[in-house]
Amino acid sequence: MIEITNLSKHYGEKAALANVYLTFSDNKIYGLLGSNGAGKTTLMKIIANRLFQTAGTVTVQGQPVLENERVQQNIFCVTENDKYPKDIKLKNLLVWESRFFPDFDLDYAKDLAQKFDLDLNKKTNSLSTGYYTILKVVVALASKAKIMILDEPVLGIDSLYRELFYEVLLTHHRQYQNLIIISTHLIEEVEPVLQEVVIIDRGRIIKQGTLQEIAENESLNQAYVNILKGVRHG
Ligand SMILES: Nc1ncnc2c1ncn2[C@@H]1O[C@H](COP(=O)(O)OP(=O)(O)OP(=O)(O)O)[C@@H](O)[C@H]1O
Repeated sequence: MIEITNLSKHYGEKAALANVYLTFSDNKIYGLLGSNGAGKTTLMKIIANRLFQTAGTVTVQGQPVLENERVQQNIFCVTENDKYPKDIKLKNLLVWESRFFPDFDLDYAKDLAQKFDLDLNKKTNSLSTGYYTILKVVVALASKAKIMILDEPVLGIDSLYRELFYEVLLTHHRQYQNLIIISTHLIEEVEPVLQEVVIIDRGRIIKQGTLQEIAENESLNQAYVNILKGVRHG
């Protein structure tokens, strides 16, 4: 379980997150939704200890995340800006990554790569944008981290592989029962895999609940738009 208490993050004068209280339960798939600049990446990076808060705490199973290597080994965070070394063969990259995560499963990574037609003899700098994202997803899944944080995980991936991604993600979750947090603007696409939803707007949590609670009589996308309109226009 991730517990976030009174979390704030300021970039100079700008408050990217303000007094956030949130709980993410184990074994669930969360959608973290919010418009551009809402604070999603900032929140995800702080949970993964890739960015430091101005105030507040984040704990995993009661243990603070901050400067806690044991806790961090259980968290895998993929963001848009993550870059691998430029001139490394993918098969060697997988071996390199496996050193950082105790449960990293090399055979599973190879199996996933095959599913996505990702050629492991290629080098990182020869990958297209979509395949670069697929590589990150493969590494994230193969880490078998208890907590998987995916910021825009389908960026640049075509619709065929996006469908495969959602399928693989659900199979993975059923098998390993991990906690997954996904942030994406493709709400219609992600809706079928979500169990819980958190909506953030201008650094504040404005709604959270199960998918059924939030999108009771309409699609999640429609519910999301209505909630945002309600907050912004009263
Ligand atoms: N390094 C930084 N320096 C200054 N301001 C920043 C920095 N990173 C983010 N911000 C600001 O903090 C706010 C939250 O940004 P964040 O990237 O967390 O939003 P987001 O919800 O992930 O947005 P998007 O959906 O557009 O990726 C924005 O106003 C952004 O401009």
